[in-house]
Amino acid sequence: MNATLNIYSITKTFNHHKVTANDNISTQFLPGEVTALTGHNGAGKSTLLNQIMGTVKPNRGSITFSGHSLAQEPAFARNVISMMPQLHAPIAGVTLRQAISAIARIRGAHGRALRTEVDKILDTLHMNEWADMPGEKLSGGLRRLTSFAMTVVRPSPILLFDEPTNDVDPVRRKLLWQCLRKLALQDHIVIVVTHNLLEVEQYADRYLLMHHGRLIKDEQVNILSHDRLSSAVLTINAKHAFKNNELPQADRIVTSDEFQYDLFLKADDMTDAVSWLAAKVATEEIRNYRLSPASLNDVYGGLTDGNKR
Ligand SMILES: Nc1ncnc2c1ncn2[C@@H]1O[C@H](COP(=O)(O)OP(=O)(O)OP(=O)(O)O)[C@@H](O)[C@H]1O
Repeated sequence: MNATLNIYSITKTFNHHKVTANDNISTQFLPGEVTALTGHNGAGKSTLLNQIMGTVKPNRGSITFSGHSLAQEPAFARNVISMMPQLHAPIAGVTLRQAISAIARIRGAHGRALRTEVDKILDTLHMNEWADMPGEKLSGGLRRLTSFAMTVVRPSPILLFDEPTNDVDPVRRKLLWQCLRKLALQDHIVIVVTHNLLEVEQYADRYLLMHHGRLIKDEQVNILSHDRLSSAVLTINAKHAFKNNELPQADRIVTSDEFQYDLFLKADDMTDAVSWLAAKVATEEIRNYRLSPASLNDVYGGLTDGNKR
């Protein structure tokens, strides 16, 4: 059983304290758990990963694993953590197989074991057909997958991924998340930065939501799913304007365009809203509509909107 990764009250500022990238964050990451780290651009997610990795030092607070401080013991941090950065790994001039093999070798694999491990990860991600193609000829998605494979070959106890599914096709996205689940089942700590909430709901155990450097949610994913599925957004394109009191009861109504309304519905509002909609469709007062489950922003309405602090 691996140890827990403990984050205690870390703060990181940049530009002479003008930017607070992480603001007094405390949490724990457990082995066996896939944790998604979410939040808008600039919320502080990468800074948190970089601090766990030990490449960015906190101004205050501590990050410990197995009794060691990751900020103060960078050599220890390098041994126990692998990170897939947001940018592609530099693999020009080497093939995909060579890039993954080089990392496996650094992590102690050699001979037949090395080949077996590299073949296994190529199989897992269905990447065999590109294995011997030079890095500079790979598509963006394949480069991202190569970077992913380099992170998980001979996996460290702590695995950090910064937006691993960007540019990746739907089939391989699924393979990638399945791979993360397998690593969690083998007791690794798995932390994934992502903007894809549907994937979070489908594949992660827990999610953290960051906003302006602060951790504003730290919950099991089933709570998020419940909250999300019990709210909905009804978007209407009408043929004429409606006053608010002519629209059905909603938690919030946003008029985004001429004759377009977004109604943020709670579970109790839905039946009336759907009946109202059916009546207005019948009288042809509505051109088009969409009813969809709420997004993270909708569920926690306003928490992560705009630049509010
Ligand atoms: N090295 C740095 N020097 C100055 N400011 C920085 C530095 N790194 C990050 N920041 C700032 O800290 C804040 C948090 O950035 P960070 O990259 O952690 O956000 P993020 O949530 O990962 O964003 P994204 O989703 O866009 O990748 C931003 O305001 C960013 O401009």
